[in-house]
Amino acid sequence: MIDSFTTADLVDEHGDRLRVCDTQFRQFGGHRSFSGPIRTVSCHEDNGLVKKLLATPGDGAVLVVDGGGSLHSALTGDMIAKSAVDNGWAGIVVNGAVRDSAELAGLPLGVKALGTNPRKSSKAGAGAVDVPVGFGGVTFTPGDTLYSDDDGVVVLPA
Ligand SMILES: O=C([O-])CC(=O)C(=O)O
Repeated sequence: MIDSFTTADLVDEHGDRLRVCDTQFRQFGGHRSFSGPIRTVSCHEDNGLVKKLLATPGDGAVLVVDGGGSLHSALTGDMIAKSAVDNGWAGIVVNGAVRDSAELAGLPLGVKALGTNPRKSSKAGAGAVDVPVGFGGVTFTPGDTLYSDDDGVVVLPA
């Protein structure tokens, strides 16, 4: 799906009601513009929960993964991202690293992350699903709507 919004127009339209994330993400996915209701995973160098959740129906949601900003290991790669596409997720925003960036660029999915690391994460499944997570001055609460494009990431409260 190609979305017709721009985050700049949303800021102008909604003013202070819209939360604007200060984190400077890089674009990795084939969809540079994406939006959807927020789901979340909070984890640290362990992507067991990310892999499990993205293998379930996404119904157009955006998964916000708060990896605490760690760039030590990748929380998503091409296999997990393909699973997200197959299950109808709109995108992934990772406060952390991804890998397989060349493949991610060809997938019909939004993928934003801080950077890359070819090292894989552990898969113990430690962390939490659908809890509020925060970075870049924004709290990402499940059920709020996230919009992302080349200018940034913004959240409209439910
Ligand atoms: O399995 C992982 O940890 C990440 C990965 O490489 C993939 O999704 O292909």
